[in-house]
Amino acid sequence: MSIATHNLRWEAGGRLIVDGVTLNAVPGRMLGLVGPNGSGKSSLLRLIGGLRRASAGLVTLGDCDMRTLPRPAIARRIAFVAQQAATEEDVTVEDVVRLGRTPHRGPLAGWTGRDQQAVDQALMQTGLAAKRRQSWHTLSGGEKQRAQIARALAQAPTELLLDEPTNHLDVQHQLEILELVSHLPLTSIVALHDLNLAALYCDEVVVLMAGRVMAAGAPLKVLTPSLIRTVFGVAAAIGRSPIDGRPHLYLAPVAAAVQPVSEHLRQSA
Ligand SMILES: Nc1ncnc2c1ncn2[C@@H]1O[C@H](COP(=O)(O)OP(=O)(O)OP(=O)(O)O)[C@@H](O)[C@H]1O
Repeated sequence: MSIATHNLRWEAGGRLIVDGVTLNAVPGRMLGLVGPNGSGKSSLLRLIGGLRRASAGLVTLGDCDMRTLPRPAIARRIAFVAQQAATEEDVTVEDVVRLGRTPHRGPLAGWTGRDQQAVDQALMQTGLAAKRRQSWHTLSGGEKQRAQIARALAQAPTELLLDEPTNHLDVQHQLEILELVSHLPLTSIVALHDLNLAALYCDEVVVLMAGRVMAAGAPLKVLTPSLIRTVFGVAAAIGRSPIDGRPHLYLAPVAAAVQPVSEHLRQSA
């Protein structure tokens, strides 16, 4: 077992935001968290990453209750990429990525060849090697996102938590980043809005609604038209991609789904 939650609860503002979540991220695999806005994906990721203290329940890392682990030990294992990262400092892309090495270095330790190698590799994996000297403040939203992912990769974690890693990325980089993460030899938990990306790259998905787990399992077993309609309030159908034959989710407003195709054609004629 890698990282797991056990009946995890978190209250804020007098409301139960995470409501009894039990999940188990299988070592070496990618677990997707999907759910509507406000369903608790970011809150859950923060609890798992130890950035928030649960009101009740447990997060375990291997066999250990995470509360018993020293902060540096957690930082050496778990990397977290938030939705947005900001800094006032005038730093370069490489400076940001170098931060990923902090948990591995003692207070007086110098910068080693191994540290540099991890940074170089992370910059290359995220397509940012040519921008390493560029100021963080001049990067586009997608480049900032990739720099944060590079920082997390330089950390060489065994568990990687990503909160909507594709939200600023163009389609090519969305596919590239998820392709990369899904092939890394680590356990990842990734909050995603795009159900097709979740179906394509995640080994397992957990569907959240109002802080509760509605379903969990292999993406195509879980993301059924009926569940999608219940949780997201949209109509869904599963077809095959004409490009590679893989299953593809087609989504539409519920109102569109009750109109027969012939009616759509008549109206658009
Ligand atoms: N510190 C807080 N105090 C009060 N309410 C909070 C706090 N943090 C989050 N919430 C509320 O908890 C709910 C879940 O928020 P969260 O950001 O976890 O959802 P999400 O599924 O990640 O949403 P999105 O898809 O929009 O990013 C929201 O209704 C949010 O307003």
